[in-house]
Amino acid sequence: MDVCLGLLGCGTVGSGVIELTRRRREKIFELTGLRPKITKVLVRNLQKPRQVALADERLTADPEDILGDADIRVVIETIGGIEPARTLILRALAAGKHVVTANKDLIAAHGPEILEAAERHGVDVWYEAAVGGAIPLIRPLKECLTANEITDIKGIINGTTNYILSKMTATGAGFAEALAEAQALGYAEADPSSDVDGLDAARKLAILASIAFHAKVRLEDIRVTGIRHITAADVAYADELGMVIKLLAVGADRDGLLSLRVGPALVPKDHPLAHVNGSYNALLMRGDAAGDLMFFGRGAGSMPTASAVVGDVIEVLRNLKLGVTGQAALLCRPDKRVLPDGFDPVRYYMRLSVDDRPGVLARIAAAFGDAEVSMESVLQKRAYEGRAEIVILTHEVPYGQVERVAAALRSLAAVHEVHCVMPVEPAADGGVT
Ligand SMILES: NC(=O)C1=CN([C@@H]2O[C@H](COP(=O)(O)OP(=O)(O)OC[C@H]3O[C@@H](n4cnc5c(N)ncnc54)[C@H](OP(=O)(O)O)[C@@H]3O)[C@@H](O)[C@H]2O)C=CC1
Ligand SMILES: N[C@@H](CC=O)C(=O)O
Ligand code: NA
Repeated sequence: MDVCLGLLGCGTVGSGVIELTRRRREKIFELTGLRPKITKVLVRNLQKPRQVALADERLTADPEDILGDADIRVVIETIGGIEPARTLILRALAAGKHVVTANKDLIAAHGPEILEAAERHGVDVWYEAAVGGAIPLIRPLKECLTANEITDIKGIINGTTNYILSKMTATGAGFAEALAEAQALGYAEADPSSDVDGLDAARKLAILASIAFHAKVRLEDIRVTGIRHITAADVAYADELGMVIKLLAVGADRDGLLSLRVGPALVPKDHPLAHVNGSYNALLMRGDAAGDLMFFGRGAGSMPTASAVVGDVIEVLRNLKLGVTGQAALLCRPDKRVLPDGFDPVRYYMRLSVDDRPGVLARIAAAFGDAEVSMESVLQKRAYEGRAEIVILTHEVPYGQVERVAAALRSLAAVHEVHCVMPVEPAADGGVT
């Protein structure tokens, strides 16, 4: 029996979904007893050339052609952003249609509203593609790992920034050039500032942490720093220190108190996350029974993302066949408290440009002393036009204290700029921490 699907959006992800659904149609029939058929595809611009040739799939610019079509049982949303995606999904759910979405912006901001609507209308909503592209993360957390108390999640969950940082490290490419490549490869969001400013990773962390820690984590709960200020100089210093720079998303739950951050960090070259390059993502998790787990795979791109979307569609079809749809339970407990500074002190990297004259280093050392932050090492590197560049590694220190020292340094006349302050990831003990 055929099951009609309506697709919202036919860009990087949507065209991958069309291709993969066609390619796997008979196999899916073998697996589920139902044959998926995308009959209508919503786009904004009907004249635009498509990355996939359309056959059975009829293009439309009118959402009613999908929402009002009683034959369409499943709606796949690959438009992105909040509106009109939110309204279209809520209307599809209200019409008794199952929904699969790749939209992290929407799930991070309106997940509870959407899951509650699905439960109310007795339909499924799945969003495996929203975090980590092809890597199974949502369902393992919701299903396979539920026997555990998850205490830590840490990893690389944005393909665009990982591609940019990997390129800068491997080839010395500049930031703008590497970003343009990531866009051309279909990894970046429609507005790539979501990627480079860390918001995309923060939205994904909000989704993961909500599920892993059974909490309602909002974007505002996460301390977010992007990678715009990272330069070739930082990449070169990191290399000299035996490290690479990665945009990390880190969440921890200590007896109901949460710590959540996204930002660039120096990662030792022998750490498992140091070897995750290009559009690959990886996530480490720690559960009280499972111990340490590592998930690795393509985090962005047309077919990797389609793999997760079509996997969700197959889950809907299985449920349809078994008559067990509408199991989308919202498992979050009331809000847990978030600790802005995090739990564990770590070492920090700082790069400053300062006046190249006697006495300046002593003033910098005094600012560190006043803030009770001790320095592990100081490198004075390039001198140019009367200025010197100084790279400092601190001993382990809480985040608040390193912010105080950075503010004190900025107020010194001899300090021209504090370019970059980044945590240094501790050496891996085989797992998350
Ligand atoms: N790209 C990736 O690697 C990944 C993306 N995602 C998520 O998947 C979703 C889609 O991303 P992606 O495919 O890259 O985005 P694209 O920009 O490539 O595609 C978006 C599609 O949605 C259509 N669209 C946009 N606005 C409207 C509207 N108002 N009405 C109707 N159609 C509209 C566009 O139509 P038209 O073509 O006519 O302009 C286009 O076909 C996003 O939520 C993204 O975050 C998730 C994981 C990975
Ligand atoms: N823009 C995102 C796409 C996948 O979620 C990324 O770069 O990871
Ligand atoms: Na995924």
